[in-house]
Amino acid sequence: MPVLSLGEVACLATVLGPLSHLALWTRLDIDSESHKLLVLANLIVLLSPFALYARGLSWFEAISYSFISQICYAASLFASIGAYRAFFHPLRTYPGPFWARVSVFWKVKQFTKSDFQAFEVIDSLHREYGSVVRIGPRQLSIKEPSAPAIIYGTGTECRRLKHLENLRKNLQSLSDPHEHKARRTVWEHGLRAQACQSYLPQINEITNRLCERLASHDGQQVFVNDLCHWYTFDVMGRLGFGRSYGQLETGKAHPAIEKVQNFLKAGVIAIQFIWVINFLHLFPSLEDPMEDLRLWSEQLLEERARNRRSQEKEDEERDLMSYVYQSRNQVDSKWPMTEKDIQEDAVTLQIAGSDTSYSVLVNSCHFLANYPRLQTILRAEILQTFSESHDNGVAPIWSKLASTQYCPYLDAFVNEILRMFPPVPQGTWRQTPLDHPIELEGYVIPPNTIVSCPIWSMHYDERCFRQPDSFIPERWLDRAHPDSQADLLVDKRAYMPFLLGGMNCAGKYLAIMEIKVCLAKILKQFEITFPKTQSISGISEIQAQRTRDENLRKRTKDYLTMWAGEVEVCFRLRSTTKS
Ligand code: HEM
Repeated sequence: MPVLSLGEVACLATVLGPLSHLALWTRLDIDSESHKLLVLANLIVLLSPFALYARGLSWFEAISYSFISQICYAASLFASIGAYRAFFHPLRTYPGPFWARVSVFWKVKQFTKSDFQAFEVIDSLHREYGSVVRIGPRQLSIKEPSAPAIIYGTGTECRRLKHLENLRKNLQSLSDPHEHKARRTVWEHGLRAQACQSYLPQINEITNRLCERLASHDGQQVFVNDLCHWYTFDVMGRLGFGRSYGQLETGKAHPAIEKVQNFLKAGVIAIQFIWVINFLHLFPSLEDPMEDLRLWSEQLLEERARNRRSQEKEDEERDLMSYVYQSRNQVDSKWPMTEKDIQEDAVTLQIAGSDTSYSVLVNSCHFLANYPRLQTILRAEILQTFSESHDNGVAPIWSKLASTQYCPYLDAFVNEILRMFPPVPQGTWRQTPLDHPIELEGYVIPPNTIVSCPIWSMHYDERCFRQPDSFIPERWLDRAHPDSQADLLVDKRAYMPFLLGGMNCAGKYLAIMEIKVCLAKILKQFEITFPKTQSISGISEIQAQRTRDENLRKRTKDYLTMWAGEVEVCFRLRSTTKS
């Protein structure tokens, strides 16, 4: 005979819910610990009927007591957590949608409802609630020009969250600033300007392959997205492993890359549930979607090592890995860089370096086709550069393409693309210190808060960029330039496509170089137009341009990195190129 009735057990469990929440859950770092609590809770659920049966209850009684008590406990625990987050949490004074305070499910629902236009969701929240919005139970989105320096800048007190590092340890996930710095220093040897310039012949070779493919479709409608994706991955493969993925030759996506892409699409949802990621970490035997790419890179790195036994060979054609292997031993001995670390990072770099630059190229093709006047100006600038570089080597040409003195429009064009379509639209998360708050523009941000600056919204902030919805590269031209519209650029602090500080984009120089070289070669050889089927009639050309830009924005998706909207244009070989 049970000591307590079923009703009494239900009441007791209901009281225990909020009590354990206050005693335990509010004190723990719930994101890091909840997976352990989840395992414990499951064990209790499984074992409690047996325990009760052993105490003399019948099976029926044991199961009903266990079931009722667990339901009551879980319901009151979740109610307590919800009430705490909504009304008593240190972030309670920050504005934001009610349900966003209670659970991350709200954000996930909005992201999926918007068809993965997370940047639009966040942007509309800022328009409704102001520059600091609570977008999750312990997360603030901050759209203030001074915020990036405080959150991401050099010497910041904010840190990366640890959960991604628990899943995979690589340059992009390391949370300890010292360990990160040690690892990053190694990669920086191969990513600084001087090193990147030594890769110009390889980039040039892959760009020529892209142009050959475009020439083979002379004047026909081309779906640009796949081509640009293949191009950027082929470049990264060539620089990272000494061998391109060969996608531009075969006209097909590499299977390992395709698999990773599908996985990354789910990333924007998965990353919201920090505790799920921690939970997955407990099951190392789960299939790893990155495994194929990792194995492939392992094989290529071995092949590369075989081909480059001698130092002369290493010096003959420098690639990213040659710098890494050369400098890995200089890393602080506290954090030695193993072969496996190099492989992990190499894979990360492949993705970080391709999934970002590709969207810039796709969007560039759209804007070049949409603004023929700009195309003409850019082409003139580039042809002048090529004609002045009598020595036909790529390095002298690049030094001019990179210079705002020689190619101010190219620079302004790329800046404006990166402003309007930043490849990492939501920015990345950081966490405020665990033991004290930080202050930002008069806001006191409590300890252990997840903070982020939404790059997309910052780039459309009217306080910083006048006419933010219009594509106006001239805003980036120096005031001395006759076409300058520098007044449209009010506060440059809000411009941060690569973020800033010690954990910002490590491949910034390489990215800009690859994009400019590629655009210059395309513009030199081709006229870019929209196919006739895409013409919009009945409105002025200016309105049609706006409509096309707006439609591109509607087609753009945000899977942590930007997935460019589909762009189809015609590349017609210029008559001088043909002859
Ligand atoms: C236009 C192109 C690109 C953009 C807009 C871009 C942007 C970004 C952003 C916003 C981050 C996150 C920084 C943070 O968490 O604070 C990042 C990280 C990173 N990017 Fe890029 N990226 C681009 C191209 C590249 C390329 C070509 C590479 C090639 C090597 C690269 C390598 C990396 C790496 C290694 C990281 C992690 C850095 C670290 O944790 O230290 N990126 N990038």
